[in-house]
Amino acid sequence: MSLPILDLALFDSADREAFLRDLRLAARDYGFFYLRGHGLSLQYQQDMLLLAKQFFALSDAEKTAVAMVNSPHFRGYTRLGGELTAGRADQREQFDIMNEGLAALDQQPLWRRLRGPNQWPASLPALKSGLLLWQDALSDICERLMQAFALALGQPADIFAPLYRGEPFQHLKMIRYPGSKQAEQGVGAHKDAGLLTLVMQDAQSGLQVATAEGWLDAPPIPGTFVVNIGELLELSSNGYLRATVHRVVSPPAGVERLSYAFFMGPRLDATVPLLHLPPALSQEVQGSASDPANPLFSHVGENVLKGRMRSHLDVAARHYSDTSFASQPVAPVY
Ligand SMILES: O=C(O)CCC(=O)C(=O)O
Ligand SMILES: [Fe+2]
Repeated sequence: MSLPILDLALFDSADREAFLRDLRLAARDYGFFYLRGHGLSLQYQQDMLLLAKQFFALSDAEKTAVAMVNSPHFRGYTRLGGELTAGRADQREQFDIMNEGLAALDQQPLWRRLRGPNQWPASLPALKSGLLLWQDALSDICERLMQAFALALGQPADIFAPLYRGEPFQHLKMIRYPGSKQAEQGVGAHKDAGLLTLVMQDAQSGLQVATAEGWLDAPPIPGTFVVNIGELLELSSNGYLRATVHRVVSPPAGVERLSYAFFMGPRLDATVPLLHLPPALSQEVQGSASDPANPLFSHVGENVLKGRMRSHLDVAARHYSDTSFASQPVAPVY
């Protein structure tokens, strides 16, 4: 068993219908697939991995100078063990950016504090332009995929456009998993919260996807991205498109693994639509239907903020202790 491989170039070809069917089945059965034909060259992907390597090779002092704990907007560097998934420390170091912007003057509702500038290391000037261009390129791929998902579910192509038009919520994470003697939690089992995630991995395996038969490896395939569905797209499609639990197991001692995860979420002020699927599709949905009153549909910004606070307790303590959000329940364990 392995994850399906889809070719996005077919979306703009005479084979569009076959592509949409395969996309629908991959998202329904696995919630995960490899994507090729996305228009970004293997060379470009490798250059981006090299940039990640250069960043993580900076000294502790250089990385600490852009530590996330400095940023009320949850941007910057998180050292090994500094992030939690389901209450447990992940064995990875990472650098997060989101939409480059200015801090909002009006900080109510509270999630507006998520908006603001990224932090950039002075000693690696190529990082800023490199990551911002990459973030936009990945965002464009996600927008095309959102149109494809809309059509695959019998909806108008632009039904999701209000979620990303103008400025979708972009979150790019550059990650390094160091090797370890015993298999450790690189990142603990979780679902991604937003709409879509694109993962690019170097040559090292470690990503695993939950299936009814147990954990399925998603080893690197050069030139591809691994795409997975987030919880909001699952809710919006009434459970048809699946948000699947996944994790990363640390590489063996002496080996590191580099990856990029790009999370595309809706605009923070968006309301997510609950789709009415054609009868043939809605019959296939198992489990309970989405409740249109679920606050996840309408409180996008608030939920992103809560998720960030659960993962980064130090940022929450330094920048949000004055708020009603300060004490959050621990995330569910999958
Ligand atoms: O590094 C990876 O391959 C995936 C990371 C991931 O699932 C996440 O950060 O949400
Ligand atoms: Fe993830």
